[in-house]
Amino acid sequence: MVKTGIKIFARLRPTKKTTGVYEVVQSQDGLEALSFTVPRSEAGGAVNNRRETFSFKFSRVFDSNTGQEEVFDAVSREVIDNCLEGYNGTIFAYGQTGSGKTFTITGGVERFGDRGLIPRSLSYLFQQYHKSPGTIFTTHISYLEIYNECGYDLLDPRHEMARLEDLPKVTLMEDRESVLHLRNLSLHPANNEEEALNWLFLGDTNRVMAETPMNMASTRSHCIFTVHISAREPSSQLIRRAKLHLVDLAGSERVGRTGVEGTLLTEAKYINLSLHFLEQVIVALSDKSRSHVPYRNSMMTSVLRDSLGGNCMTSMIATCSVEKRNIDETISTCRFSQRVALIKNEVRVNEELDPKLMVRQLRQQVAELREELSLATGGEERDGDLELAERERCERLVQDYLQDSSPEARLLVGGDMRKIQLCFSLLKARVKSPLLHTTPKTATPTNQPTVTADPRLEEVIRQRDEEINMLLKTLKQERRKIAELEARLRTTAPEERGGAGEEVEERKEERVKEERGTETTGEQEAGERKQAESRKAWKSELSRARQEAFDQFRRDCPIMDQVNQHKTDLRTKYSEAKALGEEVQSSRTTISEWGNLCASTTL
Ligand SMILES: Nc1ncnc2c1ncn2[C@@H]1O[C@H](COP(=O)(O)OP(=O)(O)OP(=O)(O)O)[C@@H](O)[C@H]1O
Repeated sequence: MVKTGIKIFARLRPTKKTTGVYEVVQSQDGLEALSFTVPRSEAGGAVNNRRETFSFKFSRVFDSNTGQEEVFDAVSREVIDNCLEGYNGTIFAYGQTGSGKTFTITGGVERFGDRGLIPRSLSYLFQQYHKSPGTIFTTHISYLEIYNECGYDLLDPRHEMARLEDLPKVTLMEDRESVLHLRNLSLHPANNEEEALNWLFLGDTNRVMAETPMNMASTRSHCIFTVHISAREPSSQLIRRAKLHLVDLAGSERVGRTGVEGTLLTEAKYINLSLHFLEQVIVALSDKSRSHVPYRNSMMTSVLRDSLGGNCMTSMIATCSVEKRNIDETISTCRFSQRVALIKNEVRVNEELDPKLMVRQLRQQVAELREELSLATGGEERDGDLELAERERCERLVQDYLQDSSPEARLLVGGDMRKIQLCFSLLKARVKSPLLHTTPKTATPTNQPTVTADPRLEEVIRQRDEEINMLLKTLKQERRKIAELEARLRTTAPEERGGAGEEVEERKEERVKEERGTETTGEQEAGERKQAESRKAWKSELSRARQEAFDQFRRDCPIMDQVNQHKTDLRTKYSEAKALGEEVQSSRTTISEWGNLCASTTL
């Protein structure tokens, strides 16, 4: 950051009228002094302490015969050169109405040579661009008018059709970093000098002008023509930006003296008020002990905040009328410029990384790295989601790894970050939820699988646990009852036990006999009866709870239908076997009868 003062210049307007006494002297410090001699007024009385000579120092004083080109060379060239280096620049003209501000900034319309600082600056700017063909320059133009403390966009195409009051007003907005933004102020690209001049011409035709007693075509507003410049070297990510403000302030005028009224009076009041605020800002800036600078008092000082005490190389041209009747006003203008000269601006290059270029370069870098990676992995695709098979393989690998208790166990999934991430996720899921030993295989196919405990599953598990506990309790009770029964059986008389044992044996024998079909029907019936009785006895031995458990088991048993079917089949088969047995028996009887008959016949 460099501290630099505001350069001040004075320009004397040519006149044919009687001039006051003034002279321009070259001073030793390289500056030029403009001195006015004002004779003491007789009206001041016998004792009159008023000074007679007023001297003001300027970087340069342009005499009334100084041409536009010379002024441009002395004032603008340096500022524009700095803009091309990335420093903001401002040139503003200040002076009373009709003193030549508009002539200096915009120029006269009669001759080409009368072109002012703006067209000459645009011309110079594009010439400089051509001198650096390697650098990429962009230029945008905006043109702001501040009329009666309201901002208007002079490049708004609706200017021709609508009344000024109906046009959208340019408003000030400050962001969090206290950077000022102008809403409703359009920015137009200019690819060459001609386009830029067209914007200037359009803006100038839209300016508010009026005839005043002091100037036949007085500009009634403050106008700020801004050239936004950006420059970038092709191989660099850095972009240099600069704003060049060329400011034509409305003329200060003494209302009483000029005798204006109506609209002109209102305009004059606004102009004087805003110039007064400008003066306040200048005074505050030139007073080192002042911490607050009242920029916000007017729109003009807000917009020119950077140009006055901020990040800007600023030059001021004090336009002076040396006509005798205007000397007082001119002295006041010169006084103002002396205070301006005390201001120190802190300038720095506006350089930043071009965000668009950065994005483009980063994208290119990513593409290159992808290609490199693809080469390194033999073309293996590592974008997008993992295939289900790949996910399942990772799950298996994690499973094997966890089950392998050897210290040499390794989890090797290759260099694919997606697989590595998935394995980490699976391991994390295991650590977080040891109950859920399996990860959902139908999880959403993303690189970051979410393995979370399903609350429904947990609820089912909890219910099952409760059921198991209840069943265990019931089982224990039943076991206890069976043990009691057995104990009771052991204590019963041995003959009783023997009877029972004989019965069982008998049942077994009967069943064998039945199967063999060798018993008679009466015996079978007796056997069945016995069986039924013994089953009854056996059943009665079972406790009711045991019976219930058994019934429950039968009900819940998934193969109960099959068992019942088998039972039915068995019964059918048993009946068939029985019928066959009877048939065999009758055949035997017949055979034995036939045998007997044969024997008796033979005998
Ligand atoms: N240096 C100059 N050489 C020739 N003519 C000039 C010069 N300065 C001013 N004039 C002429 O003086 C007249 C008033 O000048 P200009 O309009 O520039 O004054 P101004 O300060 O802008 O006034 P206002 O504040 O009212 O807009 C114009 O006709 C202009 O051509």
